[in-house]
Amino acid sequence: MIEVHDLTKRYGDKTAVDGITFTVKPGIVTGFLGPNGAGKSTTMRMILGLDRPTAGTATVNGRPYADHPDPLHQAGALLDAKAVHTGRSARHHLLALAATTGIPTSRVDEVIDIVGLRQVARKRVGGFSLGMGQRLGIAAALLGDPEVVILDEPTNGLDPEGVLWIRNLMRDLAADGRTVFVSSHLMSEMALTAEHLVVIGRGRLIADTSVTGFVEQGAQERVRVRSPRATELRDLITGPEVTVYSVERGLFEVTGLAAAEIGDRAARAGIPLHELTVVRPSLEEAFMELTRDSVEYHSSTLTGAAR
Ligand SMILES: Nc1ncnc2c1ncn2[C@@H]1O[C@H](COP(=O)(O)OP(=O)(O)OP(=O)(O)O)[C@@H](O)[C@H]1O
Repeated sequence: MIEVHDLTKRYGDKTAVDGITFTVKPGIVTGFLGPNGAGKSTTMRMILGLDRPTAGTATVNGRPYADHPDPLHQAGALLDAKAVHTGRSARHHLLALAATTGIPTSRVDEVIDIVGLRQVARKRVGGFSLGMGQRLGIAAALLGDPEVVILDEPTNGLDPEGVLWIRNLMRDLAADGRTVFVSSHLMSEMALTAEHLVVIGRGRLIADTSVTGFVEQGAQERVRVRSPRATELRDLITGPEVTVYSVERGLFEVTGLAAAEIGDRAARAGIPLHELTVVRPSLEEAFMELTRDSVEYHSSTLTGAAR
């Protein structure tokens, strides 16, 4: 369990994390989502005691991480997969970590097997692909058989096979009853992996919800209506709760009125319908909608797409 309460981090006059409160529960994968620069890494570093909060608290299994007598059994993390001594073999890298933290050699071989690096365990890390480096970073995170696993953008730069592997691993770790907290700036990735989402933007908490709750909160269902008598039909369906957007000539989208009601009104007026489709917002759209005001640097295409 991770508990974050009113956590704040300021760097000079820049507020990277701004009074956020949330809990990450065991047994499920919780996605930590936000645009670049939202404050995800800073939050994770504070949870792990690597950065000191300006205000507020972060605890792992009931205590600040650094106060645990057996921290590596409490939480393991992958923060920056490239921070490995490249001259060593993978096994030596893990043995060195194990030796300084009182973890037996047998556990090193176990984690090498868990992450599927046995074939290359004696090769120098300098020659590793990004995916192999990522597996090694995860092996290091799992060394202490931790109850809490924290992964910062673990799928960044991986090929589809690597992404799938990490996704399955996270699910397996959660199914074991562990707390799995994983950051990403990609909603689509989190939708496939996480059951719960903590969403931040510009250091502030935007949502703390199930994946399905997130979509409902983030964007409304729309109905796409195509008719050769679109203008007449529009007049029949406008109302205080109803919003109509023109898409192109003869095609518009409606929020606030069910498809069946639109169809019935068209039928009563004898207006032909060439299309009547319910459009459910994708997770990516819901995410863009929710974080629209909190993206640090808008690209013109992103701004365009979000509007
Ligand atoms: N050591 C630091 N000194 C000054 N500003 C910092 C420092 N670390 C982070 N920041 C700033 O704090 C904000 C949050 O950064 P952080 O790395 O936590 O975001 P993030 O959500 O992890 O983003 P990304 O996905 O880009 O890594 C950013 O504006 C960043 O520039």
